[in-house]
Amino acid sequence: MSELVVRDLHRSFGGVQAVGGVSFTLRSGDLLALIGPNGAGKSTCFNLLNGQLRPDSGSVRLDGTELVGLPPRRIWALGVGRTFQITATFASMTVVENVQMVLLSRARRLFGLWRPAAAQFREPALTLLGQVGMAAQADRPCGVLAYGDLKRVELAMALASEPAVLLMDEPTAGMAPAERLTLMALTAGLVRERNLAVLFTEHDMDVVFGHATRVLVLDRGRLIAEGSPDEIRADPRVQSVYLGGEA
Ligand SMILES: Nc1ncnc2c1ncn2[C@@H]1O[C@H](COP(=O)(O)OP(=O)(O)OP(=O)(O)O)[C@@H](O)[C@H]1O
Repeated sequence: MSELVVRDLHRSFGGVQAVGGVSFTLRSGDLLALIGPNGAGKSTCFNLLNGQLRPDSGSVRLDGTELVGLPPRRIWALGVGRTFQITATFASMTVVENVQMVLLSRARRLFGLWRPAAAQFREPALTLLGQVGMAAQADRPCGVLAYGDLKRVELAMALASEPAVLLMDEPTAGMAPAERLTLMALTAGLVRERNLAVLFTEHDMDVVFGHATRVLVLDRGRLIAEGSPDEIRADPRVQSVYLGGEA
């Protein structure tokens, strides 16, 4: 059981307060959506959580360990994984090799191993690819894959580092609607099976309301609502923000 406790995060850029006092808790088993209009501060929040940006003030604790001030690699090593909006695979390497690289990197971190990558961790990499429905394409180069399949590979790569907490920045961006729901159904299954804690940003409300266990709504750097998908759908403040009225 893991817990990421975020308290009173602030971050400004010049005169713009991108994140102004954000607090929430993410626990194992949560599939928590962070939504909000363009410019609300979602990406900034993610960058504050994984160490790419440092907050002006506030705290992020993973099971009691303060993450603020640690470099991204250390935060990753402590169990906070991340997928990005842009795909981050090596195009000339095969699907399975991309996953093997992450497994190898994790083993080096844990055991100081350093041996040629080719033969290492093929079986566990194939197991992970099976979990995301990509085992049949394991030996194809990533560069020839369809976009939706690349996103699945990235999910397998994120899982390979055995995160306690996974941050997914617009996991379904650029996908067809049916593919989006499939990827999120897959993610929801992984949350249950692995007791993962997932925080994701998403613009597609069908994906959010169909799969999130809870929803956070950000507007101009502040959380204006938190609740179940049904509560959020019925919340007049949220409707107002999305309809462009005064919050
Ligand atoms: N590096 C930066 N320098 C200056 N301003 C920034 C920077 N990053 C973000 N901002 C500003 O902070 C605010 C929040 O931006 P952010 O990208 O976090 O929003 P977002 O909710 O992720 O938006 P989108 O849905 O469009 O991706 C915006 O006003 C943005 O212009």
